[in-house]
Amino acid sequence: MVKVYKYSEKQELARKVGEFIVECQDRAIGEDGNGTFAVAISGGSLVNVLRASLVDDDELSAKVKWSKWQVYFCDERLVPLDDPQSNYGAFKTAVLDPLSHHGDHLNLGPTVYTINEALVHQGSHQNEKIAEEYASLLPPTGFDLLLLGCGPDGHTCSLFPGETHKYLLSETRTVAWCHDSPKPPSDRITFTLPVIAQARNIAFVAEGSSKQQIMHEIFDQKNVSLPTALINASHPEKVHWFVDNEAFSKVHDQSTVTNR
Ligand SMILES: O=C(O)[C@H](O)[C@@H](O)[C@H](O)[C@H](O)COP(=O)(O)O
Repeated sequence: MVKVYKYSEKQELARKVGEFIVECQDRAIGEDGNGTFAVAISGGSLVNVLRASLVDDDELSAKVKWSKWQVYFCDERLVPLDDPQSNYGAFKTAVLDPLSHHGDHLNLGPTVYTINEALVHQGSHQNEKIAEEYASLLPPTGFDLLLLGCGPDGHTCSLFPGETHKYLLSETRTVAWCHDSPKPPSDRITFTLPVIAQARNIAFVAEGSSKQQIMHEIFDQKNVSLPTALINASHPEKVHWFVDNEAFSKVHDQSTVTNR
């Protein structure tokens, strides 16, 4: 069953997400310490949670083995990496830059996989190429953890609901070009359902009142035309939701809520 962890305080939520990430990290690296941790992150508000938990929380940050991390982006906007809209750019500002001031952390990794920015804004053919190249970089045995957001319309990654975007949900390639994103910018690349199916752990983070209605549609109505609800239904054993009370306040069926 999908598990939901619900918190009243932002800081507590961030800490619990961080603890979950560290657990996934430790399992992936293994007791001998020889493994690596393949993790993919989303854009939007998630980077703030990562900053609060993995950088600003001293107790947790001491447990993060950055040199073992291989960081990818679940979706990326097709803009230069220093554009304010870039998901990599947001991660760099929120996490990588502050890390460089944390002792010797940055000398020890992480390895971050970005889109090929030389191909950005060069037309459709090159947008397809960006997706294809990014797909070729993905870890062959799948991700240890996907950290996902949830839009107020029920999208996740750049998998949007509705007829216009159905092509993304039937995509068999692991990374697709999304050419008509309703959330700007319109051109993005996104992981597809096969990547989600192969991942070992999936964590969604959803906070705030803008998520109330969609949480009701996902958890009460179980409307599987929403990519987020579809992922819940397809992979209940590995899906975890970290939510705040506000986002989850319109959900009638609270049976998925459990403690961590
Ligand atoms: O690049 C993107 O736009 C994101 O990856 C996107 O999928 C995001 O995760 C959701 O839109 C939730 O964003 P918020 O957490 O900011 O609402």
